[in-house]
Amino acid sequence: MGASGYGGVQLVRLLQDHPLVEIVYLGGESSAGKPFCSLYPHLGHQVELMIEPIDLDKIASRCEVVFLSLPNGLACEMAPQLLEKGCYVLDLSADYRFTNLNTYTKWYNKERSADLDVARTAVYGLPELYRDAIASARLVGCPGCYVTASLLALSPLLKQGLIVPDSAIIDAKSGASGGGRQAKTNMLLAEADASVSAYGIGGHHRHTPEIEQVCSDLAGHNVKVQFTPHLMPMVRGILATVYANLRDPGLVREDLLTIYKAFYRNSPWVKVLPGGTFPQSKWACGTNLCYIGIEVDQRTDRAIVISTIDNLIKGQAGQAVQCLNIMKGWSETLGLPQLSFYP
Ligand SMILES: NC(=O)C1=CN([C@@H]2O[C@H](COP(=O)(O)OP(=O)(O)OC[C@H]3O[C@@H](n4cnc5c(N)ncnc54)[C@H](OP(=O)(O)O)[C@@H]3O)[C@@H](O)[C@H]2O)C=CC1
Ligand SMILES: CC(=O)N[C@@H](CCC(=O)OP(=O)(O)O)C(=O)O
Repeated sequence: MGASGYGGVQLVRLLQDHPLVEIVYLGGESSAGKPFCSLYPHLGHQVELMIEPIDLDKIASRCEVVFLSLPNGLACEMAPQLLEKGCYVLDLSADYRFTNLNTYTKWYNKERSADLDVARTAVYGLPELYRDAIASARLVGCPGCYVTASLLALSPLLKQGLIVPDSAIIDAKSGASGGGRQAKTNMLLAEADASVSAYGIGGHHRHTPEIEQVCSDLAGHNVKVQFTPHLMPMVRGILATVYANLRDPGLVREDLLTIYKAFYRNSPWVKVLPGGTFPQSKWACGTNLCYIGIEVDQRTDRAIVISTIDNLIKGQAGQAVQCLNIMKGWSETLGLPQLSFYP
């Protein structure tokens, strides 16, 4: 659902290539009634479906698995019925990412009383951290681009208790497709080209509480982070630079490399780079990969971890397909791209 959007079309592209998936329903609102290929003509030779209005009975009668790639606040109106009718649901919005729904209500300005029991069954769809729970889930709330890049960079440090609590600073940059396909003034070429701008500064971006929720879970106590997103003059990609004060000033880069490699040894989509190598955002573009580069500044006793993903793949559609693979007991890499489309 949401096939016309940037996340939706990326899902269509991935699922069309997935050897064990058949797409049988594309849902939308303003695009309903149009052939999918009238919106994306270059995919017309592959996808002949029409976009249909979202009719939950029809969807459940045709689909075993439903991907909801819709604006925040819609999945919570649809998921309970879809689950009741026997579907598996993967949600790409924020509706099923929060363990405390008061936090969701505060940041997303939507009351949640009708689906509390359903929300309690939702699993956080970041496979590198919650793989076992995803394997037995029927409802998965997949984290988005900034949060995925930030958490994959920070998790090993937090899980091992290596950093001073609350010292983490996340400086993250995104391509404009992160803002979706709807027209927005700040995304106009004339506004965004040749310019970099920060926003949501001072803990005012809605991803701050989501990052803190997972960091707190990993650390076993409440964690606060400083997160500042930036809009970059590029279409795809996220690059997050994370700084955190090390508890043990004796730790060096090689120690952290060993720790990160061990932490991600069973995670085929995370590539920890050799010492002295740091990722560029275009390396991950077109792939489901997260590249991580690590440094320790021994003058300041800070760890500096740089992660990059494609916001529309590992940060959106690819994450959901990776979760689907785990839910179905398939290989985690099935149907997902590994090679960047850049040289
Ligand atoms: N873009 C990104 O990089 C990322 C996005 N996300 C999340 O994924 C979700 C989708 O994002 P994105 O694809 O960028 O958004 P877009 O704005 O590009 O697409 C939104 C989609 O939702 C559909 N839609 C809007 N309102 C309704 C409605 N009332 N009923 C049914 N369908 C509706 C639209 O359909 P139509 O055109 O037919 O009206 C469109 O297909 C969001 O929750 C977003 O936060 C998560 C991670 C990264
Ligand atoms: C560049 C840009 O505007 N990015 C979006 C991130 C969208 C996204 O990733 O949303 P979720 O992870 O919450 O689904 C933003 O900052 O709001």
